Amino acid sequence: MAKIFIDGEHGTTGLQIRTRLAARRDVELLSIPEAERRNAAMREDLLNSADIAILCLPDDASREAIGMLSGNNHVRVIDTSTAYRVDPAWAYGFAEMDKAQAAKIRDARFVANPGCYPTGAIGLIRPLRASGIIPDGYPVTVNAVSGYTGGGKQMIAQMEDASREDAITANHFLYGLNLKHKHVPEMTVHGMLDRAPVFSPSVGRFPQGMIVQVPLFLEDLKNGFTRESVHKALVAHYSGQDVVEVVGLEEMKSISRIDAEELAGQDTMKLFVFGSTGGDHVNLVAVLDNLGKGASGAAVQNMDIMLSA
Ligand SMILES: NC(=O)C1=CN([C@@H]2O[C@H](COP(=O)(O)OP(=O)(O)OC[C@H]3O[C@@H](n4cnc5c(N)ncnc54)[C@H](OP(=O)(O)O)[C@@H]3O)[C@@H](O)[C@H]2O)C=CC1
Ligand SMILES: CC(=O)N[C@@H](CCC(=O)OP(=O)(O)O)C(=O)O
Repeated sequence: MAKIFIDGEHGTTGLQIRTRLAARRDVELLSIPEAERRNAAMREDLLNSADIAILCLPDDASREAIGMLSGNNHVRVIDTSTAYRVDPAWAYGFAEMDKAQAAKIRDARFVANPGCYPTGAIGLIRPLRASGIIPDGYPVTVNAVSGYTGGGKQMIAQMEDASREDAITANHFLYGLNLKHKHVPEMTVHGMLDRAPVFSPSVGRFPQGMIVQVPLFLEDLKNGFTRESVHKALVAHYSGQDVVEVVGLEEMKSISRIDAEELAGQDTMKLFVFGSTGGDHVNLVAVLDNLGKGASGAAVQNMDIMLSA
């Protein structure tokens, strides 16, 4: 039975991974008491006792955990932080982004779990870059709204406890206003973009869920591409798996609103190509749970792929 240690198991992402693994009989969970969660000696011991360590920590603490494994050559790692997502020594843990990616994850020792927003953005952009439909130099924009659990324990407290000095009272707010959000490098590299996208994130007063939008001008894509052919390319890319669904054009006709919470509690992602037949523009839309396919669900999926080796 594989031994799994979730470093950060009492935080938002860690807790959701623990819940997903609690009923499983094929893995043994190594656990640290909540009061000892920052006890470095205990963490080091547990990290080195695991077959797979899942790091659910801030970036600095993730790097520290990797340091604790420096004398060890067998513990495999899934890191949910931003620390290693563009590090070429790490496999990027988005199995559906490329036909070869699941095998890379399966065989890797170090897997960087994708960010929540990049999962939506890369899911929409990469297939269209890989096939040349989005040409070099195209100015991509990514606009998104996340549930507030995306900000971890601190933002959850700020959104839920109005008596705090730092309580957030807004129902929906934009942030990342300097356009230097930590997810931009990851979207650029794994989205195969030659220009960094303009990324504008926001948070809404709901705990879990996410919408990521990438609008495109059809006349600036590879010649002759229409809403129908862009949709067909995404359908072809995502054939043969059941985690990422490209919603059918027929079904989209009856949709007049998109609910950011539609996939809350689920580990799948839905992609849409909105617009009209013969129109000049399309709006690519991804819907996911920031803590599902955007974090904890993806980490468990990656763990399963690694255990299938
Ligand atoms: N929330 C989300 O939707 C997503 C989160 N992620 C990533 O997952 C990681 C964890 O985020 P999240 O779960 O939201 O954050 P939380 O703040 O909810 O949880 C982090 C946990 O790590 C613990 N921790 C912090 N520093 C240390 C340390 N030095 N040593 C040991 N434990 C430590 C915290 O303990 P304490 O309570 O003492 O602070 C807390 O239990 C982050 O890197 C984040 O970017 C990725 C995708 C989505
Ligand atoms: C709403 C919110 O604050 N979201 C976080 C992103 C989610 C997260 O922390 O996860 P990553 O590891 O994927 O960065 C942020 O914008 O920093």
